[in-house]
Amino acid sequence: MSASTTVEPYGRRVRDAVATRGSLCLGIDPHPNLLAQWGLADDAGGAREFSLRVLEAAGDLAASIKPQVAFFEAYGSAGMAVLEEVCERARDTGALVIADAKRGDIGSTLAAYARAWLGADAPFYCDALTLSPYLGVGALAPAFDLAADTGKGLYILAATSNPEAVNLQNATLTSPSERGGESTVAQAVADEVRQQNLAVRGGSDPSFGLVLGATVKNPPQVGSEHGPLLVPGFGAQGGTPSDVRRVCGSNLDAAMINVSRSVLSEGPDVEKLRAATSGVIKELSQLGNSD
Ligand SMILES: O=C(O)c1cc(=O)[nH]c(=O)n1[C@@H]1O[C@H](COP(=O)(O)O)[C@@H](O)[C@H]1O
Repeated sequence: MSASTTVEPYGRRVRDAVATRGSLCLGIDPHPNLLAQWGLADDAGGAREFSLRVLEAAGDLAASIKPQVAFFEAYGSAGMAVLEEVCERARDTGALVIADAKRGDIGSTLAAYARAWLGADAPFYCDALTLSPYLGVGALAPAFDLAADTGKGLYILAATSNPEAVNLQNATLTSPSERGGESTVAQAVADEVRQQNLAVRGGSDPSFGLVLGATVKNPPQVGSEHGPLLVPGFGAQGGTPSDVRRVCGSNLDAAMINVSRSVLSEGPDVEKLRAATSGVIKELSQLGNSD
C-alpha cells in the first residue's frame, strides 16, 4: 500500500493544525548564544537538552515545530543523531514537524536529499521540508514527486526574510511570466510552485508551499493554489502582525508563522517558555482581525 493512501496530504493537515492549534511554528534553533544563556554546553548534548526542553514546554501547544538543521549539523555525526531523535520526539507531541534544511541541488543529487527527508522510511522524520529553488524549481522534481507520494509538504524559499536577498529575489524577469508580463524572481518561483500543486490531485489540498518573510516589502501575490506558507521574520527580525497579514493575503488559514529566538530566549525555565509560547499563539490568533 502506498503512503499516499494512508497519510492525509500535508496541505490538509496544515489547515487542520492552524484551525485547532493556531498559527505558531516554533523554531528549535539551538544557537550557541542560546545554549550559553541556558547554561548548556556548546555540543550535541547541549543541543539535545535544549531541544527536549522546548518540546516539553511547547510541543502540545504549537501547531508546528521547526528544527533548524544547521544547528545540529554543526556538531557532526553526534549532532545529526540528536536531530534524528528530536524529529521523532517532536512528532510524538502531535505538532507538525517542519525540517528546516533548505536543501537544493541538481535533480539527481536532490533525489538523495528527498530520500533522506521525504521517503516513507526516511531516516529523518518530518511532515514538511524547506527547499531552495535557486538551481531552478524544476531541479526540485524528485522532492515534488516523493512528497506527493508520501503526503509530505514542501516549503520553497521564494521571498526570504533577510535583507541580502532583496536584490536577487526582487529582480525583474523579462521573459514572459504566467501573468503575461514582467515578474519578480520571487513571483516566478511562487508561480512555478503553484503549477506543481495543480499537477497533483487536480490541485486539491495543495501541499507544496512557499517561504515568504514577514519583513519582505514587495512579496509575491499568492492564493490558495500557491500552497501553505511558512512566514519567518516575525518578532526578532522586526515583522509585525500587519506585515504577516500583508504577506499572507487570503492564505492566512494555511500559514505557519515562525518564531524562534523571541520565545527561546525565555528559557531555560520550562514554565517561562510555555508562557511565552502561549503569548505568541494568542497574539497570532488576532491576525484575522485588522489593526
Ligand atoms: O526557512 C526559514 O525558516 C527561514 C527563512 C527565512 O527567510 N528567514 C529565516 O530567518 N528563516 C529561519 O527562521 C529562523 C529565525 O527565526 P527568528 O529567530 O524568529 O528570527 C532561523 O531558523 C532561520 O533559518
